[in-house]
Amino acid sequence: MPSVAELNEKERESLLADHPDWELAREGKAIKRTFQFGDFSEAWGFMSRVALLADAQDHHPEWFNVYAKVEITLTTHDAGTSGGLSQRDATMARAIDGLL
Ligand SMILES: C[C@H](O)[C@H](O)[C@H]1CNC2=NC(N)=NC(=O)C2=N1
Repeated sequence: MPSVAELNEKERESLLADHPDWELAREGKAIKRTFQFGDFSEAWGFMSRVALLADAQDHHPEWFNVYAKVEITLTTHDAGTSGGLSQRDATMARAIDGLL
């Protein structure tokens, strides 16, 4: 049984409206954003700050980094039947956007 509620259609739309740089991924079960920095040091600094947020919120990103580019995917393992979008992803996206 999923222990975290998935966002409904209205909540999903409001998440995307509030965070226009994020897009739905995995057939609506995740959100994704690409960040482009000036160099690797800036990208890694950002990732370090995200890592601290993630541990504080106990909600961890899936991410991919090449040099100055960072791609972050947020999903909730405990939502839906095999993961889904929840309020925890919305909260994390807001916190990540707040770092920029
Ligand atoms: C036991 C622990 O609280 C859970 O496994 C947390 C940890 N980090 C997590 N991160 C993400 N992205 N989704 C989760 O459902 C999740 N669950």
